[in-house]
Amino acid sequence: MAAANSSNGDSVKSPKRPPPPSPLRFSKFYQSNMRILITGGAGFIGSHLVDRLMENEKNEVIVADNYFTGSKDNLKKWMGHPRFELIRHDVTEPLIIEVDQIYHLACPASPVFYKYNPVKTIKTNVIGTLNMLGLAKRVGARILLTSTSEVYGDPLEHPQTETYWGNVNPIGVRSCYDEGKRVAETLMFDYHRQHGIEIRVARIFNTYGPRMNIDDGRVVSNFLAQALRGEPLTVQSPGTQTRSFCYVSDLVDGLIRLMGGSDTGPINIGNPGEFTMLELAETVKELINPDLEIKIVDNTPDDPRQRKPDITKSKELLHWEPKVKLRDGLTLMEEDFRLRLGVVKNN
Ligand SMILES: NC(=O)c1ccc[n+]([C@@H]2O[C@H](COP(=O)([O-])OP(=O)(O)OC[C@H]3O[C@@H](n4cnc5c(N)ncnc54)[C@H](O)[C@@H]3O)[C@@H](O)[C@H]2O)c1
Ligand SMILES: O=C(O)[C@H]1O[C@H](OP(=O)(O)OP(=O)(O)OC[C@H]2O[C@@H](n3ccc(=O)[nH]c3=O)[C@H](O)[C@@H]2O)[C@H](O)[C@@H](O)[C@@H]1O
Repeated sequence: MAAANSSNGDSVKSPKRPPPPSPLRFSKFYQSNMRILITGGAGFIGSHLVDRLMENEKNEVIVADNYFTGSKDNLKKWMGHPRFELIRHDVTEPLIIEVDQIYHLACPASPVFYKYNPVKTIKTNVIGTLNMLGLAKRVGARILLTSTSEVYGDPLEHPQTETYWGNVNPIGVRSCYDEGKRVAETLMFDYHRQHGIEIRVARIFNTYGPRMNIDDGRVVSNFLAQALRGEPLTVQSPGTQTRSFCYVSDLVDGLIRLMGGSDTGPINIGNPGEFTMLELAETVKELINPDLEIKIVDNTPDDPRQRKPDITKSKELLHWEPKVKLRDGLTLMEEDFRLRLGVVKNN
């Protein structure tokens, strides 16, 4: 087999040719140009992705979700639409369906929820990804995995480039998620090399926006809900740990570009603006209520101390970079949280 250069410059064997589409795909009822499966499509990012893909009249969108952290409510505007279908399905079980593209998002993302049943989180990442790759292989579909900046663990390189192999605890309480996603990435590349599957791997950095669960447990939704309820903002110690927050519309744009482009990834998709958790709390206070208290509380084990994406690759290969600044994104999210919490803005 001929040698070729991978995107990070390593020499790898040329992958096999991708499998042809399943003959079942072209039934006599075939209408759309593209039939797209989104696993985890009832969740926060997934439902925004559905909205964007449904804007294209040539797309037919199918969501498969077990509603562990997602909700039908996020998709209510599409219920009954002729180009939309919602299936209650757990990705740890095989799915027989004819599609052209798969956005594989299914996995609890908030640390509170992925630690709730860690064995199930691993099964979702490993067996779920195997099932979706098996489906991609059978029908010749292109598949995109939403991996995470957590594959870099508590990073010793800053900012993180895609060539960094990470610093991950394999036996810690976060491992079900970060090691689970690392195995999911491995499976993606093995199916690509061994079976010629067309893969795309996105490494997403902390994303926020409307429709996050109010009591999701992640920092932006926690601070906003606390601020609107007039409660103290719980900064986990020491508060100097950093994150880089990407608004959900920017993220979705990046995912669609990655799926449509020719690079397999892995590719970082995130906003390089970096903030400490204390700075984030101060920003939320300033925007919503300057009288709020900030309370330092205990942290959880293995919390990464710093995180910031190097997005050189997504700029060059996807011509993508985030547009929404943190303050603007927080204001958009505040509107959604006010509506859902029933808290009116006093001017
Ligand atoms: N939001 C972020 O900051 C972020 C960052 C990095 C990676 N990601 C990844 O993006 C994806 C979506 O994240 P999100 O923030 O929208 O989270 P979310 O929890 O809102 O959405 C996850 C969805 O997957 C569904 N799900 C979970 N387990 C399932 C299973 N076994 N079978 C079928 N459906 C299942 C949930 O019900 C939910 O609808 C996840 O894969 C996550 O790891 C998110
Ligand atoms: O973007 C990523 O790659 C990953 O980031 C997040 O994991 P994490 O960064 O730990 O997200 P949060 O739970 O929002 O925590 C961010 C920081 O805020 C702090 N925090 C959290 C909650 C809170 O109330 N207060 C607080 O200070 C945490 O200690 C942590 O340092 C997501 O939850 C994962 O799904 C995702 O894969």
